[in-house]
Amino acid sequence: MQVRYDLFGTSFDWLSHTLDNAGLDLPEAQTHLPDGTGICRKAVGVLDIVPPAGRDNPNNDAIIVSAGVHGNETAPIEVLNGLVSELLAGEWQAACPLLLILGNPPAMVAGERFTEVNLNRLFSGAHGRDEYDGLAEAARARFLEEVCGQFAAANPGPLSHYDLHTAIRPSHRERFALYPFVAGRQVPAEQCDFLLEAEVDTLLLQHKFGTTFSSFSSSSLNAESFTVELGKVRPFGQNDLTRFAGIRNALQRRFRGRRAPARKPPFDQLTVFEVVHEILNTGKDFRFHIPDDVANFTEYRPGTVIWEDEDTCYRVGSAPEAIVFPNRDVPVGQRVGLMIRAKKLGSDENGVR
Ligand SMILES: O=C(O)CCC(=O)N[C@@H](CCC(=O)O)C(=O)O
Ligand SMILES: [Zn+2]
Repeated sequence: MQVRYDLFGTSFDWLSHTLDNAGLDLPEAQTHLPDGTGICRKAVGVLDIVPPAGRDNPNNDAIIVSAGVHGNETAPIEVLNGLVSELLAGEWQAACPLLLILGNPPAMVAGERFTEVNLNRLFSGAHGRDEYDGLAEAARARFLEEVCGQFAAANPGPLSHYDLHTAIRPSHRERFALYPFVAGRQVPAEQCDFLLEAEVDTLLLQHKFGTTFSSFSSSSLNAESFTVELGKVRPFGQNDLTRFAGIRNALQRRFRGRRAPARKPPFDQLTVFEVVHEILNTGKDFRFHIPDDVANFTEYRPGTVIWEDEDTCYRVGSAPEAIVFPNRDVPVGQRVGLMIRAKKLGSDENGVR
């Protein structure tokens, strides 16, 4: 159901407003809810929510949630918009500062992953490369970096960022999160609890620095950040939102500053994988030997040839490896997939507490 609120001088539903104004450079607009909560629309698709001074923030949280960084990944957009509608209607109150982001409005309107270039490869300054000069997605990445930096500066305590996605392929594991690489750190136990509360029971530890949104916020803003994959890509209106109740309820609980529930089966244990190899389109007669329609987490035996080019032939090592995000249809230099391996417990390098 679409709910409209009288905010910013117009009848306001955040998602409708974002789609109707996609690509426009609107000035900031501010209002307050009757309970004193400040709402600032920093730009189209970006809301900064500030609880009134004196309201208790029991979990000492500041949270960035982004969805729609890929425009065709609509379920997380619908989930986030639903939470905003509830907040604006006064159904509950925000206990902590929130920065809520619909990443790529023009791509959302087009129903495409991106319009000119994949926004989720443009962070940590990659937007400044000559090849992206003048592209709208490069400008959006630069703006999102700025607005997240301002939010982090205004809220100097612990910062969490959840970048919500859905996957192109089917998956043997419906929901999983990726933890960006930052040398020497471990996933905090309370973040593991949160993922399980959101019914996300699989975690992939990245093995090197990247140019994704979550990699930016963890490396540059010292946030505990995750890319969270919540199901399969579907157009607006075709999502079964009951399958997204876990993330919806967990986020709403955090936003309200309620205490974390105890872990309960079947979501009481994370399965952890580590990324062992990032497959890039090398362009040099690059050949990818994984079929187009293979599901995420499909496992390959030791010795299986995964890809090759003029110089390299990548084979699975001595233990089985699985593929995640297979996609041969990417520009030269970009990611074709990740090879992952079950994480042996006991190693503490970039591990899980
Ligand atoms: O299903 C796919 O191939 C892509 C789903 C998706 O958009 N995943 C993110 C993961 C980002 C990360 O590695 O943290 C992406 O590819 O941007
Ligand atoms: Zn995505």
